Amino acid sequence: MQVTPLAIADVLLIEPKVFGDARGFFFESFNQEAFTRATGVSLPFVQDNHSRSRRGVLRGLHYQLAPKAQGKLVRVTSGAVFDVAVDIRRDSPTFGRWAGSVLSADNHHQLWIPPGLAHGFVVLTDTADFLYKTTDYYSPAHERAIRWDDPAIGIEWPLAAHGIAQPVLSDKDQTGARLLAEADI
Ligand SMILES: Cc1cn([C@H]2C[C@H](O)[C@@H](COP(=O)(O)OP(=O)(O)O[C@H]3O[C@H](C)C(=O)[C@H](O)[C@H]3O)O2)c(=O)[nH]c1=O
Repeated sequence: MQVTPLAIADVLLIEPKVFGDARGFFFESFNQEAFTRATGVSLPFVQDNHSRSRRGVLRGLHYQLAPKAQGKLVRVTSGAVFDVAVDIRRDSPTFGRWAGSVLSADNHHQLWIPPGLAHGFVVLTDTADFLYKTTDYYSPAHERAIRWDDPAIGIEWPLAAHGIAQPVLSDKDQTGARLLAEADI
């Protein structure tokens, strides 16, 4: 397993060891001991999630307030997404900064996104299956959203390059997301 910090130091790109042969491939998509040894993260995971979306769907930027903040270990098992974490920890030296990476069924890459960050992704292929583990349970009362297009964050979503004129958002992400400067964090 190769672990690489991104532009936000504790957002980690994880490249698992993949065993390919004439039948296809095998890799350990999660191993608690190996994950903790490679990342230094020992938080337990309590929930697995799976969403499927079509090209242009953008889910996010979402987070849960303390004490229900979720760490997320995210991956894609079909298609490809551009996955983004945003540092919304007021005391962080990278407050307001974003970090992104393409996660795909082909590259097997995963991202570790620590509790306290906002997270989202846009789907780059006809469909994408997005699977992730979280370190705390879903709590609607603690869930908040930040606008995907907040100019103060300036995420460089690769929309045009993938023929996406306008992302497809949920009603909640259309109307309930705030600018970082006005967000409840
Ligand atoms: C997240 C979640 C949702 N739900 C229910 C609530 C809604 O009835 C339905 C769809 O939820 P939502 O539209 O919030 O799903 P996403 O837009 O994919 O939300 C996720 O998107 C971004 C990328 C994230 O990082 C978060 O994990 C999460 O906010 O599933 C549950 O029952 N449990 C859950 O853990």
